[in-house]
Amino acid sequence: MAEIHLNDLAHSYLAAPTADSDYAIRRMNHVWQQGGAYALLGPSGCGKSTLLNIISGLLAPSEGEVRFDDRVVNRLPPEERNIAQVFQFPVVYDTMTVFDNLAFPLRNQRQPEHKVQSRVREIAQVLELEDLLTRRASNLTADEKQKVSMGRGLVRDDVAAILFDEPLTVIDPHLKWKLRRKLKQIHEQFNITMVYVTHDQLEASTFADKIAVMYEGRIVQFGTPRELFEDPAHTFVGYFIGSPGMNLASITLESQGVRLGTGEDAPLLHLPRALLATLAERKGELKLGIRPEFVELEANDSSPAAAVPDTREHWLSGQVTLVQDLGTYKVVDLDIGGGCLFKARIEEDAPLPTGRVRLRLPARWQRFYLDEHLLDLSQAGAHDSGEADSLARGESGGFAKGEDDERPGGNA
Ligand SMILES: Nc1ncnc2c1ncn2[C@@H]1O[C@H](COP(=O)(O)OP(=O)(O)OP(=O)(O)O)[C@@H](O)[C@H]1O
Repeated sequence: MAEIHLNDLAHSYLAAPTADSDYAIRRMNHVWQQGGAYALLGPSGCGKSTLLNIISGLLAPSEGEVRFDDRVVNRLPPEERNIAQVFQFPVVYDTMTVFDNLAFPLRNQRQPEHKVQSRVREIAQVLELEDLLTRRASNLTADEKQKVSMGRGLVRDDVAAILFDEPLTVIDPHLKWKLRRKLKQIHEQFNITMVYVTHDQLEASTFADKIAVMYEGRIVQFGTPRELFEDPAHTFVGYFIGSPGMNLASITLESQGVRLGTGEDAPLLHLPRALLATLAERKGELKLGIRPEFVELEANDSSPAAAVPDTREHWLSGQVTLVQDLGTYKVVDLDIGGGCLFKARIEEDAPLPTGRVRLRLPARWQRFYLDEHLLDLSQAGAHDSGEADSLARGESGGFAKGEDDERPGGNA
């Protein structure tokens, strides 16, 4: 068992890296605590596999150190690290039986045969492989093979952590959630640190207590699914997490509020003075973000007045351009001017908005970003407590999708 520390870790596949973009892993510090169930979530090419391979020892980092508790392991080969890795494609010895596959790591350690027998049967029971123990691995289905791969990681009781690199890629969709549940159950039973790599937010949130979101070689946020949903620390997290992702708009400050987007029709969002004063102190590119779940729509208003910009705080006017019915909810596309296309997620049975509508961006759910990073405006009156009732809508608990929705993460 071990706590895994990544200290000033960086990795480039180039011999002489110069720019930030030459690095697959950009300088990072991170701790995976003993016994945690973690997901490493990010789009293709962000460095997830590179990071796992560095932890397991398949790859030596070009800079920084990997420590298991107090021990620097940079120079330790994989077999001496007590880390098991399960890959995208099952790795099984086809000519061996399932039993012998599971027994392989123990026999390698020259464990006594009675211990091998009892441990293999214990793991086979957990993974529901008992009836297959005498079968040759070559005769197994893809998901059975992947369970054998997982079992080989679990069978050793000296394993400090198991790293899963997109382990459900080859699994039939209807079996995916079953295996995910199984993994969760195994985690609870064995108290092993597990890091689960995926680009699918649903997979991440059903497996992990905490998710590390990776983007361009960095962990841009490490938090619970709820934290990632409610307070994305980086615009990428806002955009990548959620269905659909966060609405984001560049803003410029004016005396009464902020102008969203650019151009003559850029709408003005009225904001409190204290908040404007705080935003004015920040130098860099400012953005406003709000999740589609928190955008409130007012009943259609076809009177000419509806075309006039709204001067109430937190209200805007928008043109409905599309309504998509996604079964349990609808997504409304809104052109709010300034080149900004916002989305609102509404209940299945909510009235269908058409034409021009009023939309409210509750202060409680507005987020402001400086150079893509979340600003902490808790002292600046950004959130008015009177809007806490929005919380009661309940959809803020995370990724708000059904178990069987296998749609890849966000809108990336
Ligand atoms: N062996 C290699 N040699 C050179 N560049 C590599 C190598 N492996 C990965 N890279 C590059 O490093 C970056 C990170 O790749 P990595 O495979 O770690 O990302 P990933 O998030 O796991 O992606 P995916 O989800 O597609 O597997 C990418 O730009 C990739 O092209």
